[in-house]
Amino acid sequence: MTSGKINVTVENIFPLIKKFLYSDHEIFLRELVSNATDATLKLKHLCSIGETNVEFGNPKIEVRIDKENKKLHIIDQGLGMTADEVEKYINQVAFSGAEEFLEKYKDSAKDSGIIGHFGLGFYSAFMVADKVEIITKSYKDEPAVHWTCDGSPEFTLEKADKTDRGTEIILNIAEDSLEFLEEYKINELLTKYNKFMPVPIKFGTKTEGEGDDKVEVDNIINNPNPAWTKQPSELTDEDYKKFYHELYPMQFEEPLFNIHLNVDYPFNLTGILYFPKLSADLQLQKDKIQLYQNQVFVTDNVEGIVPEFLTMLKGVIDSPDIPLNVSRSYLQADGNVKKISNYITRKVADKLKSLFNENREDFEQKWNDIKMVLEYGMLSEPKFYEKAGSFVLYPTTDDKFYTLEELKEALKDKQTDKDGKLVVLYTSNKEAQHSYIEQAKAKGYEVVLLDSPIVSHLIQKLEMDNENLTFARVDADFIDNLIKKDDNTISKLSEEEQTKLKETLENIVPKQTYTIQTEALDSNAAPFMITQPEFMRRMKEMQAAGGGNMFGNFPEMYNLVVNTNSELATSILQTEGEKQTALINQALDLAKLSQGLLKGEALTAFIKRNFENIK
Ligand SMILES: Nc1ncnc2c1ncn2[C@@H]1O[C@H](COP(=O)(O)OP(=O)(O)OP(=O)(O)O)[C@@H](O)[C@H]1O
Repeated sequence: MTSGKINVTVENIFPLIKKFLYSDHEIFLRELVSNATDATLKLKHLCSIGETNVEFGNPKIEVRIDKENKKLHIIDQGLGMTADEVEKYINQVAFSGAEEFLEKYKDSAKDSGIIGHFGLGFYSAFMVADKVEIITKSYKDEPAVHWTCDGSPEFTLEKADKTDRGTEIILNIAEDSLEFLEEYKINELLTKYNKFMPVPIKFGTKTEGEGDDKVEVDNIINNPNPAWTKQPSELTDEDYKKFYHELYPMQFEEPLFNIHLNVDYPFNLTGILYFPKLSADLQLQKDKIQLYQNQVFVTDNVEGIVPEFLTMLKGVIDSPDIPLNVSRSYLQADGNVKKISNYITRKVADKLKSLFNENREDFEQKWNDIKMVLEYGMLSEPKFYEKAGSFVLYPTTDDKFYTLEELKEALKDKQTDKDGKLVVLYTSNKEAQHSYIEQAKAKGYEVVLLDSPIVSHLIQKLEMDNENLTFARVDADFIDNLIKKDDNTISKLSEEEQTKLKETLENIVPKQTYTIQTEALDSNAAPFMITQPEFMRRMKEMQAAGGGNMFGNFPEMYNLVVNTNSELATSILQTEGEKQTALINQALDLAKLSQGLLKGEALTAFIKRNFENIK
């Protein structure tokens, strides 16, 4: 037996490690299972290149709880270590690695979410154990050894009688970490971090079969060959769906479609992204994209790696090239990471384009579920915006779907105004703006349905980038004003009568909310109509959807368009006093009702009054 002192300058790094990584101390298991996996894969490699003649077989990793003795065992059948290698890799490499890591990242540790996930390797065992043992036998013909260390830099190394190849790590679990002797806890950790690791991991046994055929078999907790490690050509639609549910066992919805990522230059990255049906409440989307490094789960916080607009997607990304033991701000500035993010953006755009080209009808059907992600992408990623023109759709209220170019083409004859501007009429709510939509349709115009919360930002951008294109919501003004043509309608009322009408109305209609706008419209168009100017409403919406407060707080202001050619206009002029006031108030209430503005007390009074009238 030999004993010695590990050569570290930090006198006792274990308390430090423990404190430093306290919140994340459960990662020890992932680190140890990763080491076991590495040892197994290294041996596989040596066998495959003919470096050794040992039988590789079907090695697995076993995690075993010994509750009685308060021990947790992690056993592998990998390449093992000789006494010299323990000396070198454990006493020197791992220790100095841990020390170096601590020195380097002590200060940046606070602001990072990812830090602590990788880099401490073997020594993370001391976060939960007060004594760690290694019993290991190398694949080389050398005796097994038993290393023990109790958390001080002192260790012992003696011969062991282990005869089979591989390494057994024994953690003598500390009193404050006894939860790691609970089966449910270990099961939870293995499922979280090791579910897709490349070597089978056994945790206990389970019964399979029925009746007399019942057999005890190993309980393998992982799928060593997850879908993303395969070639797209090997996978069917069903396989992709199956994997989705494997990834999110609590998710019962089917994904809409998937994007298989596969790149090996200039960085390595594989993965599968899924477009989910977005639930209206985005807060409820708790299944997130998971980041793996060589099939080891790292985090489901992919901010910085995946462009923000795609964080609403689901799936996995696996890349050995994402630096993990660095702070988040560094990650965002890292050139490789930016490349990865750009690659993902491009790949998603290409996939959307091919889905659109291959089966447009299907794409149109899915539009409602994906539009939010795409519209957000157009606003936030210039690279995505460039490509989006060929597949982003503008549905009409009659369920036609146009791309922007198609839309321009379809509308140009009827909806170009006298100044040569193409006016796209849109609605944000088919039901609420029904009467306005009908008026537009009566003119032979098409109305586009744009109902996402960020739509005002989007159309603002489209207007900026497309000369002579303007968007107007159907209720922004009366229809002839939205698309101004040269033809003049003649007013039945004289100038004088019009002025009088306006004055009368201004005396009764609340000024702070409504600006009276008299217009000579078609005699059977609505006599009173409430509109809200496009610019004002859009700025308000942009503010609400996030975009600063640069215009101050807008009050609720509307226009009251009064049709001077309507019979009601004449009636108002011909009556006086109470009767006139009643007429105006009734008409105003109807206009408010049609715009969804009649609420609360005013609505109650309106209903009561009208019941009285029909008695
Ligand atoms: N189960 C094992 N079988 C064989 N060798 C092992 C095993 N566990 C650890 N080692 C050796 O000990 C070394 C140090 O392990 P440690 O986990 O500290 O660092 P690492 O795995 O090299 O890197 P990382 O810090 O990313 O985990 C490994 O590189 C490996 O050579």
